[in-house]
Order: sequence, then C-alpha cells, then structure tokens
Amino acid sequence: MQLNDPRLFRQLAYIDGRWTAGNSNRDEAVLDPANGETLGHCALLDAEQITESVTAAEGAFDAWRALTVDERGARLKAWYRLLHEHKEDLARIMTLEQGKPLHDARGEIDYGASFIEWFAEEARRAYGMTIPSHIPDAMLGTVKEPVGVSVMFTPWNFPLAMITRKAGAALAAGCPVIVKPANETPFSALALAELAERAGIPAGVFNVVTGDPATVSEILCGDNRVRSVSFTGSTRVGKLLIRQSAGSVKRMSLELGGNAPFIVCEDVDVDWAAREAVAAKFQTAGQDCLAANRILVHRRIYERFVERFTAHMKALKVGSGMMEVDIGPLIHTRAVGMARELVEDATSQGARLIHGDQSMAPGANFFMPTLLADITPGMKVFREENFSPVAGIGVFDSDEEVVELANDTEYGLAAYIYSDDVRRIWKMMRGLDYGMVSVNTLKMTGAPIPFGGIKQSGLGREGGAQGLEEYLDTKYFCLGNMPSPSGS
Ligand SMILES: NC(=O)c1ccc[n+]([C@@H]2O[C@H](COP(=O)([O-])OP(=O)(O)OC[C@H]3O[C@@H](n4cnc5c(N)ncnc54)[C@H](O)[C@@H]3O)[C@@H](O)[C@H]2O)c1
Ligand SMILES: N[C@@H](CC=O)C(=O)O
Repeated sequence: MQLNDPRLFRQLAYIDGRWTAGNSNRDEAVLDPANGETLGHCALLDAEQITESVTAAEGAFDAWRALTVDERGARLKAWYRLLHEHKEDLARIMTLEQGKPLHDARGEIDYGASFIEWFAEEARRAYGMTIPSHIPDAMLGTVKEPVGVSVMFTPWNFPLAMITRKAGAALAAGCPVIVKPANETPFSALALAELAERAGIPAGVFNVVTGDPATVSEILCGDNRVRSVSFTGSTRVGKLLIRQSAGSVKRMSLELGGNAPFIVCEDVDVDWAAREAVAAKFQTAGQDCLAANRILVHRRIYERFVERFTAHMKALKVGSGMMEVDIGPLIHTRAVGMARELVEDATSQGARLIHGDQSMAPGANFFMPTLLADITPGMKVFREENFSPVAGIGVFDSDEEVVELANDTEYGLAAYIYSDDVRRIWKMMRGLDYGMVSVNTLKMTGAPIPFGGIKQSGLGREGGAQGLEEYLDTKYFCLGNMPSPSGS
C-alpha cells in the first residue's frame, strides 16, 4: 500500500503495546472490494491470545483511571491531532479496504477524530452530586467511576468513526479498551492503534484484536473481567452478544440495524426533497444505518417525486472509490446477491423497477443504483434493513397513515420528515417511534448528539454527554456520623 507514512499500514494485532502475530502465524487475507485483490493480511489470534488482551487491559486499568481527567485528555487530544496530520493516509487505507469514495473517507476521518476531541473535553464534566440527607448527621452523594475493561465490536461500513465514537468516550472516562474490528476492515483500526501509541496512550490501554468473530466474541463476552460490551452492526449479532454476555451481566451498548422512513409531505419543494432523498439513500452505497430505507411520499406529489428522484439518481457516478465517484463497491459479493434478491422479491409483488441496469456494473461487487416504486409493507425492501443501493418509494394519503406505516417495524433508529408545516412536523416527530428524527435536513449526526435507537435498533447512546455515561458507573456514598450546622 502506497502511503506517506508506511508504518500506518499494520497487519498484526496490537496487544499490551506489542504488535502481535497469530500463534503459528495464522492470518487471513483482506481484500479490496473494488477489484478483489489482496491488500494484506490480518492476524487470526487464538483463544489464549484474546484472553491475554483482557489481562493486558485489566493490568493497565488502575494507572489509566488514576490519571487526572486533564492528563487523559492531553493524550486524547494528541491522538486527535495525529488523525488530522495523517488524514490522507488514513483515508487511503479506508477507501482501499472499505470501498467508499476517497472524499467520503476523508469526511469519516474528520467525523471520527471529532469524537476523540469532544470526549477529551466532556470528561471534565463527569460530575457526581450531593443529596440532601434524610439521615441525621450524614452526608450523601454520588461519584462517577469508570466501568472497567470495555470491549468494542465495530462494523465495516464506518471502519474508523465507529471505533472512536466508542473508544473516545471509554478512554476519556478512564476505561481501558479492546477493539475487535470487522474482519473486512481491520487496517483502519490498526492504524488507529499505531497513532494511539504515538499519542502516548500507555500499553494495554488501547488494544486491537483480530480473529474469527465468533471465537473472539465468545471469549470476550464470557470473561468476567470485561465489564462493558459495545457493538455496532446487525441486530442478529447484537442479540448473540447479549446472550453471550448474560452470564457475567455486562453493561451493553448496542447500535444495531435501522429501517429509516424518509417521509415527504405534499407541502415541500418536490425537487429539493427528491435531491435530499437521493443523498440520504445512497450515502456509503446505501450501507449505512441512517440510509433512507423506505421513502414514503404523499400521493399528491408522488409521480413528480419519482420522476425527480430518478433524474437525480441517474447523475450518480459508480466506480472504484479511488476515482472521482459517488458510489463505490459493496463490501462483498454476498451483499450484491442480497441486493438482487430485494429487487426480485419486490418486482414479483408488483413494485415498478424504474431504474437500475446491472449490466453497467463495473465489477463483481458493484450494484448500480436502483429504484423501485410502489413498494408495500409485504416486500423485503420495505421490511428489512436493505444496506444496498436499492431505493424503494411508497405512497401515503394522510399523516396518520404515514406515521403508522413508519412505525410498523421492529426497528427504531432514525427517521426523516420533510415538510414546511411546523405543527405537522411536531406531531409527526412526537409520534414516530425512533431514537432520532431529522427534519428537513440530512445532517443529524456529530460528536455532541446522543446517537442511538429504540426497539430492536439498540440500547444506550453514543456521542453526547449520554455517550460518556455508557462508560461510567454511579457510586452512591453515605458518610455517617458527620455532624454539621445544617440539617441536611
Ligand atoms: N448498524 C450498522 O452500522 C451496521 C454495520 C454493519 C452491518 N450491519 C448489518 O449487517 C447486515 C449485513 O452485514 P453482514 O453480512 O456483515 O452482517 P453480519 O451480521 O454477519 O456481521 C455484521 C458485523 O458483525 C460482526 N460479527 C459477526 N459475527 C460476530 C460475532 N459472533 N461476534 C462479534 N461480531 C460479529 C462481523 O465481523 C461484521 O462486522 C446489514 O444488513 C446490516 O443490517 C449494520
Ligand atoms: N452513519 C452512521 C453510522 C452507522 O452506520 C453515523 O453517522 O454515525
């Protein structure tokens, strides 16, 4: 891999400050999704090595938590600056392993770095409280304590920001971290470890383990010393991690699948809303938990919306993320098969295939942007998180009907409303069973906001003051026999 700083391309795991090969040199190839070529290899650690990462993190905990919040913050800010200094290399690594266009990868480095800086600051406000006492001559209150060794399983669609959103909070709170990146995209995580070391984050505090996901999760979730598990990925795997962690009752933070409705009311500028919907649908080639999964449009503007949506999506350029494109490859060929299935299922049930000629795809992992109109709740494209560049548009007649349609899913991550009517917006926003509702804008995320879902989209929040709380325990204290001139 051609980088300005070749030491950022690491192929070994990082445990206790040491670059670690798999025992017997076991490893696995990592492929460039744009062309199927091998980019490098990552170590397949065995059970003993994965357990060593917990021992290392546990060993580093006391010294890390004992630092002042400013001392931890100084190291985190050095890490943040290094991410910016090496942005071009990090973006190149990300595009090569994930496939997203280089300009999107650069955006993710900025986004990912912002969590580190933000939590370095926010940890200063991890306040406890005093409580007016109901017990004579007692002093009551709370202090915050770091939860302890924190494990993070992160996905391939955002190989860097999903790590920093979790690890920034945990490290700032005083917790040591073990990251298990997706096997498809380990190199961004390992580059982060290289930069963490340069930033002065001590050995054992930030570890990256690589290996078979099922083995790693079984060991880490089953280890009593691990006190918190955070995961971003599918609801199926999230449920598995809950089951694996139940025996030791760990803190769980889960950012799982979504099935985002994108509601377009009849009072908006149709062309603008269609442009926004195209951007909301095709970000990260549709492989995004915030992607507009079901675009629901009022009947009065429906046909015009479909026409404008088609016009805007036709302008999207598809190709290798290293070129000037809007949409890169999907992560693997299996994902292409899943996209094809969605289209077949919907058209067999009466959806109109408006656009999407797969003979134009520039490679085996590419799927051309596709539009299905007239989607209905019985279709997979309506019910499942589709994670592909297949857009589905359906029609509605009233505000009540669209809220009911939008809520008819086990998911509850993000929803979009496009309307000019403030009362209608307020009523819909309150009625939507989602953790996040974005009104007349696509841009809703960022370090200061509580990102997360309800129902089967997850548990807990990432980012914001709430994101720090995920890594803090509240300890109540009662100091008895403390006479004072005031009663409580
Ligand atoms: N919410 C998100 O950001 C997000 C990210 C990635 C994938 N997904 C979901 O995953 C679906 C398709 O992706 P996939 O085929 O890679 O899905 P998957 O469920 O097989 O895997 C998702 C991720 O979980 C990891 N994983 C798998 N088994 C694991 C285990 N036992 N322990 C720990 N981690 C494990 C994988 O390494 C991968 O990174 C999508 O439809 C989407 O719902 C969601
Ligand atoms: N797009 C999300 C990540 C989920 O896929 C984000 O903005 O954080």
